[in-house]
Amino acid sequence: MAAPSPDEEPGADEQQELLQLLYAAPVGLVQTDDEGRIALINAAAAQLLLPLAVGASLANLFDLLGPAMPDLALRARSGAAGELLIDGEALALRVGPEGRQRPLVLSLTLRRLQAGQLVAVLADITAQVERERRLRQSEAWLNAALTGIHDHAAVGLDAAGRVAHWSESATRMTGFAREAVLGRPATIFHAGGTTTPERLLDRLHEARADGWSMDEGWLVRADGRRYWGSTMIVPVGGDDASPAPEHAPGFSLVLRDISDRRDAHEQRRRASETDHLTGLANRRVFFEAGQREVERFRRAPRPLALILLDADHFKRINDRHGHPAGDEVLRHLAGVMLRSLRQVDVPARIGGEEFAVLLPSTGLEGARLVAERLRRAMAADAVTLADGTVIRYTVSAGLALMQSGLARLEDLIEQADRALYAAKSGGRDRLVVAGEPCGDADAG
Ligand SMILES: Nc1nc2c(ncn2[C@@H]2O[C@H](COP(=O)(O)OP(=O)(O)OP(=O)(O)O)[C@@H](O)[C@H]2O)c(=O)[nH]1
Repeated sequence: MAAPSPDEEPGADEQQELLQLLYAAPVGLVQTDDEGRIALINAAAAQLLLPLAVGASLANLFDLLGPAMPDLALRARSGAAGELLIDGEALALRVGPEGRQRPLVLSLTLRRLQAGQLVAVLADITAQVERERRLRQSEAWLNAALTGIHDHAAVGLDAAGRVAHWSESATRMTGFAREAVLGRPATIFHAGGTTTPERLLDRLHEARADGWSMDEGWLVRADGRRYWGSTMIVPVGGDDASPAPEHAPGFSLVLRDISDRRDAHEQRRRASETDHLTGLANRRVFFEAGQREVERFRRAPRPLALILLDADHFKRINDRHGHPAGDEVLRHLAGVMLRSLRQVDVPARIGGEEFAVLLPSTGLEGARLVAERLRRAMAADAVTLADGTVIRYTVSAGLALMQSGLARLEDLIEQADRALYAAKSGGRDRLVVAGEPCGDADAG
């Protein structure tokens, strides 16, 4: 970019006006150096960021936003002058005093002005994200209701979610014979490991509360072949005045084969829900899934476990082998998680080298086995870099179980976090279960 000639340069008055304009702009504007240190900030940005700066000043943008975007500092280091580094990505944060936290979703755009100078544009999109979520739901419902006359099957379910009515079209689409499905729970239409009996009950509850429950995922035909399908559950009847006979349909389940839409759906889902570096669920998805599970627990208590994992001495790995090697270790760690967990589990990257797994319908002993399996696999399986360097790493883990005494997701996380801290101070490479003493690395 050529330097402007003196008479093209804005005069002092003009510059003053420009500054005032930026200061009063309704979106947040922040100028930082390459390390995120804030040089200029306008009123809107200060308002958005202040709730994040608990006890601290508005000194460093990356520190403030880092919890929601662990690779922010890394991405901000790249790019030539004028380049757009981050284009309106949503950051899911939580703000407010302990016990009264609320979600805050910020959209972040980051552009490099020149070497050592970045400008960030911030906007609060919390309400918009919620509106879009609702809109997507109703859009999916309309799609299911208005299209695909030939590729859907309607099944009647009783109040407990067992098949009560079966049709020819359902046999045509799924291959199941009437005798094979009558009286069986609707989970039989889902591919193995992709749902649980509790999840079906939750969906029946959602359908009663909201008028429908819509989901997409792997379904299965009678011959075992999987297909990508949508399932919509709608309550029918529900006339409490006349007691329903045992197999009276309580719900209608519509199964649709939407294999052709799967790629587009998956791409969209991946882009908005996964962590850039590891491909695991991102922090926002983790908190949403956690909130959902905790609400379900409140309705009908059932086992729910949370494991927090943190790579040990990760700073040393970065210092010794370089940041890209550290990234490789994080990807490896995520790969171990993906390979070892069920599809209903929610593994997520919630911070730089911090990971979490939500285990629905899992009690203490089951969760302990999973956490130990993960820890051991990570300690046993070294990472080999492209240049042949072998890196060994370990993780510490904290495990907590949802209990009726814990009112909120934050309480569960706090318990697991304390257990994780105990695992770190107990020597690392170990699992600590909340409420239990810290054992040796290979004692459990
Ligand atoms: N390579 C890489 N490093 C990251 C990333 N995010 C955070 N880090 C680094 O992770 C390190 C975390 O260090 P600390 O929090 O001090 O903890 P630690 O060294 O793992 O030590 P303990 O947790 O106490 O065992 C820091 O050096 C961060 O820079 C990332 O995306 N990639």
